[in-house]
Amino acid sequence: MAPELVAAAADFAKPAVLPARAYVTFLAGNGDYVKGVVGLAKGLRKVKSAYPLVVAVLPDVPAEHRRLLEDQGCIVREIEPVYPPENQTQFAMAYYVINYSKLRIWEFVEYSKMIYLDGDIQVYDNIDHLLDLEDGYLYAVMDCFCEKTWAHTPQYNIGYCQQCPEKVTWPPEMGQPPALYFNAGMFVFEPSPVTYENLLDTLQTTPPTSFAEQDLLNMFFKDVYKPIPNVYNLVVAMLWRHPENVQLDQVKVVHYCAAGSKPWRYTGKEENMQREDIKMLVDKWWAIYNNNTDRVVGALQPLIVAAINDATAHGVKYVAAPSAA
Ligand SMILES: O=c1ccn([C@@H]2O[C@H](COP(=O)(O)OP(=O)(O)O)[C@@H](O)[C@H]2O)c(=O)[nH]1
Ligand SMILES: OC[C@H]1O[C@H](O[C@@H]2[C@@H](O)[C@H](O)[C@@H](O)[C@H](O)[C@@H]2O)[C@H](O)[C@@H](O)[C@H]1O
Ligand SMILES: [Mn+2]
Repeated sequence: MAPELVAAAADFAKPAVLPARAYVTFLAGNGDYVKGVVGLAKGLRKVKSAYPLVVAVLPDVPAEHRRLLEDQGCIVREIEPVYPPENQTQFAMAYYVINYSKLRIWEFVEYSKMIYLDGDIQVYDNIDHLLDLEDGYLYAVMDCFCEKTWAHTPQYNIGYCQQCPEKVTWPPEMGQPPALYFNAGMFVFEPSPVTYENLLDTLQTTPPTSFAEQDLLNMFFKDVYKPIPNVYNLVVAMLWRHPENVQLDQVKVVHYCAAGSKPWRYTGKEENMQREDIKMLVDKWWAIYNNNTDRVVGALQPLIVAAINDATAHGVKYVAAPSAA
């Protein structure tokens, strides 16, 4: 192999010495959320993130889905489910009960700092710099209280939202306004066994509420939560609820959490789903999902081909390993 290729191959193979940091997402079930995670893995690669994507999978995620994720360069980690205490709670979405299993990521102590991203999120600009934020805090974007999913709350019923606290001010007779509340689809955090134990203890003694683990996380991290700009987790409902707070061309991360907005299930039939900005964001997601040119293998391809050609030129016969056939 030409000397410059040997150097390139050696350089490529040299493990980048980076602090143990990573992105992490969560996958449950054998359904279509795996498409969301594959899209996320491709998106992080497209923005040239320097860190791997760890996928915390529940035991019910099938081997075939795990292989799809490994093919995308993901680190697949099986976790045991986490259930809330017996309860009669009506979760905002019935399936939210499985989202408590997200809490297992605090056990990933081989990483000093991680960015959690839901599988229905896409990253359109590099956000690695968030991992350099000061330790000791949980960083996340403030949520919006205006969707029907909040209809059970006092803030929704008086039309109060933290995204526009001056529009409808919190009436003194209702006591303190709600503490700043983050969307738990994206946050920067530090895995820690102590935090994990305290979190699980708190879970067992806290009556579950409609937004499941998101409510628990907001309560638990209330004193160390630091808001970061909406560009790091655009909850798409912001487009019609608070357009004055959104500059779409500045947005780095999009969270497809409004009803009907999951790109891989998009039909355009639900409310707000015929908006031009929603259709553009769904198309943008598909453009990344459908792109197979820059897969991990793709990056190695030229080096592998050169190595084979060089070996052949020196009379070494290359026999593909059965699994690679
Ligand atoms: O059947 C499911 C439901 C949820 N999730 C994971 O749990 C996250 C939180 O659920 P979701 O994003 O649907 O909640 P939303 O942000 O829409 O309220 C998803 O992004 C997935 O990563 C999953 O893997 N399978
Ligand atoms: O299990 C509770 C979930 O709560 C959050 O989703 C909600 C929240 O964003 C509301 O504000 C929206 O109105 C709603 O549509 C949306 O589903 C997180 O995105 C998700 O990761 C998860 O924690
Ligand atoms: Mn989500």
